[in-house]
Amino acid sequence: MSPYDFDHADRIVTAAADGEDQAVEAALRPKLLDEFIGQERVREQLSLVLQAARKRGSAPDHVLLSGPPGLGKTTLSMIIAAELNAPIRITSGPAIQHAGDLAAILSSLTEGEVLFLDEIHRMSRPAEEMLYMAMEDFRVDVIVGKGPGATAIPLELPPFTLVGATTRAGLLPPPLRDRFGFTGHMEFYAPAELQRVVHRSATLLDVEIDPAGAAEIAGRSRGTPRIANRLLRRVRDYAQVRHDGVITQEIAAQALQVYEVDARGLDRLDRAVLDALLRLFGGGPVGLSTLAVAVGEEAETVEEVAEPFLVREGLLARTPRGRIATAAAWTHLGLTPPQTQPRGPVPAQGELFDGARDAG
Ligand SMILES: Nc1ncnc2c1ncn2[C@@H]1O[C@H](COP(=O)(O)OP(=O)(O)OP(=O)(O)O)[C@@H](O)[C@H]1O
Repeated sequence: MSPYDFDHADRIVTAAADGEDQAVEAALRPKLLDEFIGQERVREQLSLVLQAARKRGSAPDHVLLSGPPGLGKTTLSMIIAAELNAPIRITSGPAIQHAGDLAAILSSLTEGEVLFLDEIHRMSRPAEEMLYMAMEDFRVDVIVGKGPGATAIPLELPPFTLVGATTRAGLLPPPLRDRFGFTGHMEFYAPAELQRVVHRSATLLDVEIDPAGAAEIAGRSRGTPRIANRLLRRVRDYAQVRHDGVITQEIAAQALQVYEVDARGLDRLDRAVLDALLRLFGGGPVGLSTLAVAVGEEAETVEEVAEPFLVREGLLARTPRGRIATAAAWTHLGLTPPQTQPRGPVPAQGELFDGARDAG
């Protein structure tokens, strides 16, 4: 059994929403643009788009929000509707498998309604094509009948605002991307912004927290409000069960140690990958599959679950020769790099060695 063996299925630091998140997120969502923390650029640009539309008394341009999960795309779409004083309909790309599904939604929209389409890059092709016309001309062609006798009946739609959200803007076909008048790119949040998110959520949850406690949680939240809110709830549990319920820096740090989220937001899987890379392979380069075997995980898990954050944090680099730990990785795990750290291009031999390890 690998010393790194563990179950990562319930990762506390995943940016994807779990069941508990969904239940409490509604209560924690900012309702208006002024309450929305961070994302200054998107907020300012969006505010202009919405104010101009209100002034003209017409529906604003369609809005595309792109960025990693948990940064507030759904929240912003609800804010757009609230700011326009319009109702909102929420659906997602995977829920629209046939053009008919989309036609049914579009034809039931009321004038000025906001249609939020999450994961818009996962819509089926025929639905996507129907959406082009709906976005541009507020019209769809409903096909009646089958085969040579099929006819297209044009259907007028009331003006509406589409808010599309995607984690993969690059996957959107250009004709779809071009039909959005405004695109907001969401960025990971700075620690000070997340500290405000934590503070705001604590107030809504009726939990007492001091600024250092909020900063401690923020620093471990991987730039993501959803993770910050989740860690806050776990720290609250700890503070209530083991102490008097007040969250201080010390309590937050103790609680997150219990949940194995370290000072930089790495969890057990992240640290296992780094630890193996440093201790077993001297900092690399080492092939992905070798590293995965060493930590007792599937290669895809290491590549898709652990590595993106390690790369983002500048702790690990992916190179054609294999994975390499950076100087910051040695420091983070409190280890001293060996004297002969690979510098510059690694000789072809390294490649062979790496391949041989992978083969074994
Ligand atoms: N700027 C913010 N200020 C305060 N809270 C925020 C902010 N952004 C997000 N949140 C909170 O983070 C949680 C997740 O946000 P949201 O569901 O909008 O993310 P998302 O980007 O739509 O994620 P996904 O793509 O996974 O659906 C919500 O509880 C929301 O209240």
